[in-house]
Amino acid sequence: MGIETEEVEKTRTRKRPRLGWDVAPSGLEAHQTLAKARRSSPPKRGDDHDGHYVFNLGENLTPRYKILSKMGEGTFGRVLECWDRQTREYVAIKIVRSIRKYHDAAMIEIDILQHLAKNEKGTSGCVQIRNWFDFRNHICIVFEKLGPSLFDFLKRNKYSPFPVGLVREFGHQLLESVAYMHDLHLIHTDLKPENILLVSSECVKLPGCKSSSDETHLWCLPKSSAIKLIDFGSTAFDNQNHSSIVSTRHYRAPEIILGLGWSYPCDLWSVGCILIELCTGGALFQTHENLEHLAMMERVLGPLPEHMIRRASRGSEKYFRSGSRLNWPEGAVSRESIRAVKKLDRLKNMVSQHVESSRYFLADLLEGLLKYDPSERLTARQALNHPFFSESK
Ligand SMILES: Nc1ncnc2c1ncn2[C@@H]1O[C@H](COP(=O)(O)OP(=O)(O)OP(=O)(O)O)[C@@H](O)[C@H]1O
Repeated sequence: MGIETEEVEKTRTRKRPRLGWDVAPSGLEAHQTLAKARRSSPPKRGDDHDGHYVFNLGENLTPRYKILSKMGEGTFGRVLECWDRQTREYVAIKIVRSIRKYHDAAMIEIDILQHLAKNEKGTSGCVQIRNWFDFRNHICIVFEKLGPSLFDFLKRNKYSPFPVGLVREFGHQLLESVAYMHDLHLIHTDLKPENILLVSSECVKLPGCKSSSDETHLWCLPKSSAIKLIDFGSTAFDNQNHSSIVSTRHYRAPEIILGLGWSYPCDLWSVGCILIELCTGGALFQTHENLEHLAMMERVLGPLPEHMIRRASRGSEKYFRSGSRLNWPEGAVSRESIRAVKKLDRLKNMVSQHVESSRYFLADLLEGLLKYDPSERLTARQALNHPFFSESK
């Protein structure tokens, strides 16, 4: 790892024998000069108005990396598929926006990635960092290239669920990765199907997926269930000062919403939300605001414990009546919101509706992961020992 400067800059400082103005380069030299020109970075151009690096497919990033396609985009930057001429492999390079806060956050992400890599024994299930460098004020993080995300798969299959056998395999690997991170005192804080990538892009097509319009579509299932975690941009060390709000809304634990502080258990709540989403095809808590979110939780999981309500932060008091009951449906912002909450079922019923085999164990595991009180929630290691994972079917 280290900072890789541009070839252009390096060659500028290197002394080369000067060609006389009237001496034409030999055939071989001309060929080499041309090849070098083709391999250098394009002339410097401005970033776009969001600070993203502007590129064309087929050109070089640095002379080492040739840009092949765009693989994704996030808040921090764009991820490009590139060919690494040195190692002769495809890689995914995250090119971070040239904005101070993203630049600084990327340096922290690199620290975390290196910490994860240092302790890696080949089983962590976390994406591998290959290299990093600063290119024209953009931090570039080079990763092993992975396939589509679990969310991409759900979307491609028109949000029809994964078979429970596959959910078991995903769940086990996901918990292994979370346990690995927690052992290193790291909390991911942004677990969601978008941040879980399949290692391979290969898939098998099966008939049988019915969409809401009742048309039969081809069901696309991954050929291999191997997955890896990505996006350590919000990962925190347990002993660090934490920002009070973390996680993407749908996967956010109740202790975060209530301002009670958070730690490792918030990752396990997210895992619970992810597993049920993989089994049903849709986000468990499809919401964008706190009161509705808490009402949805109560509908699915029963009343929030009083001791958590009593300790809720000042900002959360407005969600409760007489200090102990959720102000619902009185506090709802609209009828649609009340309807959206009513549409939800108890967790056990939801599992029974969508899952044929393993219902009991799956519902029991989910109940352990979705315990309101973080101190009662299963840890990653406890969840890995749950009977759901030892069943053969
Ligand atoms: N190693 C990889 N291989 C293949 N695709 C990847 C890889 N890493 C990231 N991607 C793709 O790029 C997208 C953005 O990556 P990532 O989530 O790390 O960026 P981000 O800017 O930190 O996102 P966010 O806004 O969620 O914080 C991912 O959703 C995924 O589609």
